[in-house]
Amino acid sequence: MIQKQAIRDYKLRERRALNAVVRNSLSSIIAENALLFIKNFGLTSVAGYYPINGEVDILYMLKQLYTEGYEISLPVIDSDDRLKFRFWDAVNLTEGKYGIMEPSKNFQITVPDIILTPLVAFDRCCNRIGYGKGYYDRFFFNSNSYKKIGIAYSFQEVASINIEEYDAKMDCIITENSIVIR
Ligand SMILES: Nc1nc2c(c(=O)[nH]1)N(C=O)[C@@H](CNc1ccc(C(=O)N[C@@H](CCC(=O)O)C(=O)O)cc1)CN2
Ligand SMILES: Nc1ncnc2c1ncn2[C@@H]1O[C@H](COP(=O)(O)OP(=O)(O)OP(=O)(O)O)[C@@H](O)[C@H]1O
Repeated sequence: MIQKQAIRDYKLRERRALNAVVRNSLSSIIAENALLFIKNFGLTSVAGYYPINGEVDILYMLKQLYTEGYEISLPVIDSDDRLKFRFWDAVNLTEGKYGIMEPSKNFQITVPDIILTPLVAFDRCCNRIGYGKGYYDRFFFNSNSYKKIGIAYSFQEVASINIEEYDAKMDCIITENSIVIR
């Protein structure tokens, strides 16, 4: 547990240090890799996330998928303090918990086919560390009916993560120079 928190602290600091130019250029490569991968699945309902704290910026790609007819959704923290996904029209957003932008309550809750999952650190076995509040882990624990795709910069990789019973493995992790498949 201590080790997990140490990795989280270190990797958050590393990501925060990323300058905007590098972040944008890495993000566009990662998003391009993700786009090709998503199109291969033949699934049409894709959950993304609204990037915070230097996370890989996938917003442009989500908007592109939307114009191509994909159903897009974004995470929301509902009044029960649980992670859910709401449809997004690729334009309108309102501020939610932690100050993160999310679709308003006018948009329906959905269960996506593909969940593009932000992460703080990952390993080659497709284990993931997030912010440590357990939102994604609790969501994934309830169902396994979707593809879980981790989205990360390659510098977020660590040698190995000590997993706990609740930790969900990603089906694959996409970075700017690799696609790690479980
Ligand atoms: N873009 C994005 N949206 C998301 C998540 C995510 O990981 N990324 N979430 C996944 O769970 C949920 C929000 N969860 C969060 C959990 C903790 C913190 C948090 O503790 N933030 C610290 C700052 C972290 C840092 O030091 O960089 C803070 O507010 O002090 C933020 C969001 C839903 N939406
Ligand atoms: N299915 C679950 N049911 C109840 N509690 C859970 C579940 N999954 C995770 N938790 C709790 O959430 C907390 C955070 O979990 P963990 O450290 O694995 O987060 P994480 O790997 O950083 O991922 P996340 O992005 O989901 O926060 C832990 O206290 C854990 O016990």
